[in-house]
Order: sequence, then structure tokens, then C-alpha cells
Amino acid sequence: MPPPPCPPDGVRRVACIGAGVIGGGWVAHFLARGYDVTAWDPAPDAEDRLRRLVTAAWPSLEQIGLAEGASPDRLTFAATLGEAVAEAQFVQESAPEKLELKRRLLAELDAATPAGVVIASSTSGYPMTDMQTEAADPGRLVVGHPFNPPYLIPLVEVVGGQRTDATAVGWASRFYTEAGKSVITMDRELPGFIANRLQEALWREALHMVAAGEATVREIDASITEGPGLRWAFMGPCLTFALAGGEGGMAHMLDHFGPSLKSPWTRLEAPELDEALRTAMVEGCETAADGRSIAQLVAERDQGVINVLRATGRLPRQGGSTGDTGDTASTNRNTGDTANPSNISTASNTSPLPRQSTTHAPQGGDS
Ligand SMILES: NC(=O)C1=CN([C@@H]2O[C@H](COP(=O)(O)OP(=O)(O)OC[C@H]3O[C@@H](n4cnc5c(N)ncnc54)[C@H](O)[C@@H]3O)[C@@H](O)[C@H]2O)C=CC1
Ligand SMILES: C[N+](C)(C)CC(=O)CC(=O)[O-]
Repeated sequence: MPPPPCPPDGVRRVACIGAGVIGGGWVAHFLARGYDVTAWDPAPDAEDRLRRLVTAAWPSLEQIGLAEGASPDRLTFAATLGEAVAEAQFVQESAPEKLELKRRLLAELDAATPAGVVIASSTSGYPMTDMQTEAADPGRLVVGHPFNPPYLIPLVEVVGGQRTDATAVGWASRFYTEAGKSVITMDRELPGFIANRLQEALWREALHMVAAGEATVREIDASITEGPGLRWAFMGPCLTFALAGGEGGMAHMLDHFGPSLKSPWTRLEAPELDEALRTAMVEGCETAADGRSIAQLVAERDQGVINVLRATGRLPRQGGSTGDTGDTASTNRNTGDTANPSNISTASNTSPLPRQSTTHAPQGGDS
């Protein structure tokens, strides 16, 4: 891989390829951080959809603080993929989760993007090794896995494939950090990375319970929002469970509850996603939505995330400071003058997400 043409803090123009839920969310995020963004998506209605998504997200982005000069007007919708990436200093691919499509698209992007520019895929679970097979320069291809909506949820998981250059992984991690994300840099490929591996375990169990008629969609959602979800917003599952051991911490917790690991609490084989389960999930979600449209739920979710970020000290409180460093949420992209890198995580030492890139430690240990 030739060296990247600019340092991570020198990026001014980003290309977003695929502009659906996640690509559109990335566009909104990069615009809010003051970048020029060029998007491309082959669907005939893609530009309209994208502009609607950005318009809907903008009030939330204003609430959490825009970078100086940030504007939806800095979005250009390109007519072709080649035009979209011609001047890009970073490329984020968010096309549908289909392996063959990703392989071809990443090869096409590699051919069209200026040499050395890092290209990241939003894939939810494909290892980059499986996606980089057709690219002439696989060294610059990395996974940059976001969380929905990328304009509010800080985490990005960064990992390369077997043919990715370590320079590209390091560059991408520094770029995302610069762009206001909380980055976990993994030193090896895991299908589903870290967070989706955890989420999918929970998701499979939810589907098993619905399929077997053991719990409703409403009960499953309430069991998290009224229970463990409240803790997980600021303390991960491991530390949370250490507290279940009282003064004995994790050691007592394991001695006490370890044997229940062998109880039949989980059925980790995925259930058959048959028509009956599909219908039960779709109807269950309609019941749980209780008449609220998708747009209303998106607005509710966005406000909920902002409230949690504020309540946990990762955003300034309204009309005041965070109560810690008093950072503002503003960054001047054009002068490269950055406020704190995550921009939503100031000095809280209870933050579950690293403010700087974290390298996933070998042997599964924390470093
Ligand atoms: N939806 C989610 O919650 C998350 C999705 N992801 C990942 O993001 C990626 C995109 O997923 P979504 O945005 O949910 O899908 P989506 O279906 O909302 O959007 C996909 C977009 O890609 C466009 N597209 C189709 N063919 C294309 C091509 N050849 N080149 C470029 N664009 C093309 C479609 O027109 C559509 O606008 C996937 O890899 C997915 O795994 C990652 C994190 C969360
Ligand atoms: C449903 N999903 C697997 C596509 C979810 C993700 O990849 C991350 C998220 O937003 O939770």
C-alpha cells in the first residue's frame, strides 16, 4: 500500500458509498463534524432518501454540537462511483450485507480511489479477509463497523484482514478518533467483531423465546430497558457482574454463580427464521410501537441516546458544562483545531468507551 496522501487530521473530504440507514448515518456524522462529504448510491431514490435522513438527524446533531462550518450544504451527491471517490481522502462503504457484492464493490472502489487512501467497510460481520479477495491493493481495506445511528453512537470497531497493511488499520483508527468516534482497534479478525458477537447472543435468545411463545416482544424489550440496559449505558457487563459479588467482587461472583453457567439458560444455536417467527416478530414490534411510526421511533431513539450521553457525562448538560472538563462540543475542521477527540466523552472515568483508540489485547485480556 502506498502511504496515505494525508494524515488522519488532515482529511477534509470523505466519500460515503451506499447511502441507506448506515451510509446516510455516516454522511450525517461526517457533515456534523465539518467534513465535505460526497455520497454515491445506485438506487434511483437514493439522493432524496439521503437528504431526508440528514434533515431528520440535523436537530439532534445541533443539540450535541456541530463543528465550526458544519453544514448539510457540504454534501454532494455524485452521479457515479468514480466521481464520488475521485477527490476523497477517506472512503466509507455501506452497501448491502452481501459478500459477493462487497467483494466486487471494494475492488471497484480500490480501482477508482486515489492511491493510498484508506477504504473502510461498515460490514456488520464479514471478516475483511473474505471481502478483500478481488482488490488490486487489499492493503488499504479495513473494517470500520459502526452502530446505528452512526451520528450518535460513538463506537467504531476497526480491524484489518490478512492482506490489510497495518498502516491502514492505524490510520483508520486515528482518523475515526479525530472524527469524533470512540474506537476499538482489534488485533485479529472475529466474525461479528466484539459488540455484534455479544449482541447476536442476546438476539438469538430473544428469537428463541418469541418462537417458543415464552416471551413477547414487549417483555423482551422491557427486560432490557427496565433492567440491565440501564447499567450497560455506563458500565459494561463484566464490571456490572463484578458488583454482583458484593465486596468479594468478580471472584465471589464466579464462585457463587459460576455453576449456573452450565444451566440450560441459553440455546445458542440460531432458531429457524421461518414464516411463523418472522410474523411473530413483525407483529410483536407493531404492538410494541403502539401506533408510533418509524420516523417517530427514530426521533425518540435519538433523543434517548442524547439524554443518556448527557446523563453519563459524555455530553455537556443543556445550558451548562459536563461538570467535568467543561469542554464544548465544537471542533474546527478547517483549521484542524480539535476539541477532545470523542467530543462526547470528556473526563468521565466511568465511560465504557475509550476516548482514544484501544487495542484489543491478545489472549482476550484487557490492557
Ligand atoms: N442497519 C444497521 O443497523 C447496521 C448496518 N451495518 C452495515 O452497514 C451496511 C449497510 O447496511 P444498511 O445501511 O442497513 O442497509 P440499507 O439497505 O439501508 O442500505 C444499503 C444501501 O446500499 C445501496 N446499494 C445497493 N447496491 C449498492 C452498490 N453496489 N454500491 C453502493 N451502494 C449500493 C442501496 O441502494 C441502499 O441505499 C451493511 O454492510 C450492514 O451490515 C452496520 C452497522 C449497523
Ligand atoms: C443488526 N445489525 C447486526 C446490523 C446491527 C449492527 O451491526 C450494529 C448495531 O447498530 O447494533
